[in-house]
Amino acid sequence: MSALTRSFRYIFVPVMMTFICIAATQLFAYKWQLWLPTINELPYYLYPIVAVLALQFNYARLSFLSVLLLIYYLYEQGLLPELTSIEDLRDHIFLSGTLVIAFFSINKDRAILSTHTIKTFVSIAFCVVLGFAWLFLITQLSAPTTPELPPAFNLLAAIYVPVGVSSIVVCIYATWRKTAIDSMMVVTLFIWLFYYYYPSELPLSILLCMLAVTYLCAILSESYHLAYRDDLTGLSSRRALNTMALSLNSHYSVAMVDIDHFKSFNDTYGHDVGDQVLQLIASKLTKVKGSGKVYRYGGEEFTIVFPNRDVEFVLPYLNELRCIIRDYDIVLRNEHRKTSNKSSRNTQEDNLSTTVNVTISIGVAEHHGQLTFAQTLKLADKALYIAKKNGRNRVFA
Ligand SMILES: Nc1nc2c(ncn2[C@@H]2O[C@H](COP(=O)(O)OP(=O)(O)OP(=O)(O)O)[C@@H](O)[C@H]2O)c(=O)[nH]1
Repeated sequence: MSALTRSFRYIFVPVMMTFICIAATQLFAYKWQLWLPTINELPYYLYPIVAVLALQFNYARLSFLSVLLLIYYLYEQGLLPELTSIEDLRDHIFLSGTLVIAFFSINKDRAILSTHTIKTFVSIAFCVVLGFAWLFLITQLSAPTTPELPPAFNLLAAIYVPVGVSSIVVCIYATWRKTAIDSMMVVTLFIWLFYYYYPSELPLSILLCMLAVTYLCAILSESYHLAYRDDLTGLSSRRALNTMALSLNSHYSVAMVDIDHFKSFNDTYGHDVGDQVLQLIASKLTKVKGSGKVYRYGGEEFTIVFPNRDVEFVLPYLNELRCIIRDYDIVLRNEHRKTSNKSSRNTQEDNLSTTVNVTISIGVAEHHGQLTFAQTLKLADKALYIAKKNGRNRVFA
């Protein structure tokens, strides 16, 4: 996935959807105005739920953010002791909050009961102090008695520069990490900015409810991926295969794919290289034609399901796939090269890279009669066994 596609998917789409939700909420204000007293209560219930759920699924960052947003909401509602008027601290809280969101976008989700939690608390405190110190410094520099900075520069330096830098950091990390949780950092920042710049457009409670629901959706979508996606290859998992099997009609073909001599490949080049080859084979398999959907069955075995296709139809596509993988030269870089320093890299030995090829065997079967999906899969597995027995690197139906 290119950086452009990633930024579209993990930044542009979530921000646009949030924007549309905000616009729709404004448009239908007459519908929720009556419910506002109830809506004002909702963040008190939603955020503890999100915090606990996020913790349960090991998304500590969402948990922390939920607690911080709840504290801010309590403060804004006057339910916490007010040291200074919230209006006087508006800029300070906004800037500190922006820095905290940027910090969470860089940070990783860690176990809550670990030393990282202490580091997280220290970092949050540091962001708050930094926000306050930054504004204090700029205010001092532009004070009427010492007008060292022009007013326009003052505003730019006080708010726009740190907020701009934080936004860039949040977007870079969301594009790089490609998870729904990191997209949530972008959405949080967007809503935070919206509330600061347009405080009277929508009540804070509505914005916070919107954000809490988005957090819940992100937790659900990430958990769905954990359950139905294979971590290493990114393919749908065996659980997804079994779920999909329930929706198949009586006309389909199934192929079982197995990498040949993968054990000796692992033994020769190491498990890490083996993992990379599995990822590569998986990406090649996804290019199968004939409407085949690829699943990682387990280990070095994959399953391809062709709904509404018979064996004669899929055989040429499977053969094509086998040939593509057989002919693909996998370049293994010299491991020594990574650790050697620049000056010693130009020796001939260091520049050598090994090229290896792997082959796959495929067994394919077609559903017929009263066979269940598991039985059809077993037939494909038997065909795979025969393909292996007959010398591997072949397709057997
Ligand atoms: N690197 C890596 N290896 C894996 C993974 N899952 C399974 N394997 C390895 O795949 C190998 C499978 O070996 P076997 O079942 O003996 O089959 P094979 O060596 O491919 O031989 P044939 O199937 O008969 O051609 C084992 O060595 C497993 O450790 C994985 O996720 N990563």
